[in-house]
Amino acid sequence: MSGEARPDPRVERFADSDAVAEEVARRLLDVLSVFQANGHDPHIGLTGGTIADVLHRRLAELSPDSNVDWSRVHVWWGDERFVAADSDDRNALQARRALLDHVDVDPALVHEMPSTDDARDAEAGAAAYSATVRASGDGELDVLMLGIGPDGHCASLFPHHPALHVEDQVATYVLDSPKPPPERITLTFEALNRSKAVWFLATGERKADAVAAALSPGEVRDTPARGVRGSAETIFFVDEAAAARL
Ligand SMILES: O=C(O)[C@H](O)[C@@H](O)[C@H](O)[C@H](O)COP(=O)(O)O
Repeated sequence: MSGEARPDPRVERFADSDAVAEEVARRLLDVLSVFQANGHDPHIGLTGGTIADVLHRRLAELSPDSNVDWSRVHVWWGDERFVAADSDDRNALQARRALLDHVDVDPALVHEMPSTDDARDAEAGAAAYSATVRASGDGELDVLMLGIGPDGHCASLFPHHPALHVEDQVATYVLDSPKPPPERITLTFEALNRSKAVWFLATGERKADAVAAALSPGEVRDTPARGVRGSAETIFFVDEAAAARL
């Protein structure tokens, strides 16, 4: 992470995963509408995984009653599984089915990471996504949402993997992810840390150790979620089960 001081992470606790998704969905819609009311077209970072899917569905349900103009929201991903575009494993396809197909996004502002249909390998896909991010500006995300794995990974930055040490790229690749599927593209720490607000979502007892580790001092290589902090805020939205070791 860059040297400047960043606010300490805060923890917000909720009863269960539905309550976490409800709060994060409402908070995101509020934040997006304030940005837009102030003339700023916001950039958000989506992630994959179970709680992200619950969140995306709730966002789709709540959006019609919000002031958010989705056609002015830039959509990015923190990581992606390097599989075919129509694979059920794709984070982007999951997000399309749950959210993006149900709101009025501008396709030109939805920046999927490359699939195996678009790039010859994950390394080439990561290079292409780096170029896409660079071409769009400074790569700063207004709100980045991240899941966290039981091993403390976030995006596709897994403990002790070489991808943790890539510093001169926006995006990099993973060929042997411990969480299937094995091939992935992920933003690097440097890119993730350009975010203003970082919102971790963690639910269930399987995440309790990882959440406690992510909020404790220690090596980033042991618990990669320690290494992502927003310049304005970092919030861990957790349910009681995931907060059990705090
Ligand atoms: O593509 C992925 O697999 C993710 O981006 C990954 O970082 C995920 O967010 C966490 O593993 C949490 O996933 P769960 O909510 O399913 O545990």
